[in-house]
Amino acid sequence: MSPPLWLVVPAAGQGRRMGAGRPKQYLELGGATILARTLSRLHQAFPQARLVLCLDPDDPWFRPQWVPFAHWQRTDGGRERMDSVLNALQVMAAEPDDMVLVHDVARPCVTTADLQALWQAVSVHPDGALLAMPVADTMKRADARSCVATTEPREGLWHALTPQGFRFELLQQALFQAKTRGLQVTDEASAVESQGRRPLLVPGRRDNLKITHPEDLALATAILAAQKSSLPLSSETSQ
Ligand SMILES: Nc1ccn([C@@H]2O[C@H](COP(=O)(O)OP(=O)(O)OP(=O)(O)O)[C@@H](O)[C@H]2O)c(=O)n1
Ligand SMILES: C[C@](O)(CO)[C@H](O)COP(=O)(O)O
Repeated sequence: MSPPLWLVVPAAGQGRRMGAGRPKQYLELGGATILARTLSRLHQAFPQARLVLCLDPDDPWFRPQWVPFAHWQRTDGGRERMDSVLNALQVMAAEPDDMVLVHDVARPCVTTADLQALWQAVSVHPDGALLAMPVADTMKRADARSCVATTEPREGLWHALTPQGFRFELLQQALFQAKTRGLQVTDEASAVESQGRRPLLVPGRRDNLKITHPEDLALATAILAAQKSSLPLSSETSQ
């Protein structure tokens, strides 16, 4: 029997860059909240998984009916994303070799095919894996006046996406030690890298957008519509 799969979804952010009247995960996207859409996508790919959802303890917006998983629990988010994920790892009754995928609530356009590709990579790569995409633009480094200081070679540069997946024990130790050393990591892979490990970059779709700024809402709406007509997706949430 294969070990259980755990999903951690950090959803305790405030959406400051979005600047809406509520955290962005509770904005509507095609008739459902972003949170409901993201959980629906994860459930389509991994219906048997166990979910840990990180929520702001004072969150008045969350509704349990948006969670399609049979096995799930909520935990309090922390000050930073890494604190929210660490809290989740602390409440999970996981075994050291169980696999954990961490996925931003703000990425509702992730596809089943990408989720399964990542899962397969995580299952065989000892240092874990993350969805990612090669940089496609010319890269500039700015000086203090926002003028171009240098043009950076883009060879070998990738955008880190989510999910990112690791063995439970590896991820927990890496995040805990990063926290203890005062490292501010913005993704799980950075914590694992700080242990001298090399997670695998799994090429993902470019439309796995992290909804961050107001204009991303229109982009995500268009992406979901395009995916609906081109991908074999079924039973999208209508909550
Ligand atoms: N203390 C925090 C901060 C962020 N997140 C989550 O981490 C993911 C990535 O964060 P980001 O896109 O930066 O979301 P926000 O923190 O909400 O946005 P902002 O930085 O604009 O406030 C999101 O799913 C967000 O809810 C979290 O669980 N706990
Ligand atoms: C984890 C992440 O989605 C990888 O791209 C990203 O780093 C999280 O967003 P933030 O804006 O750095 O919090």
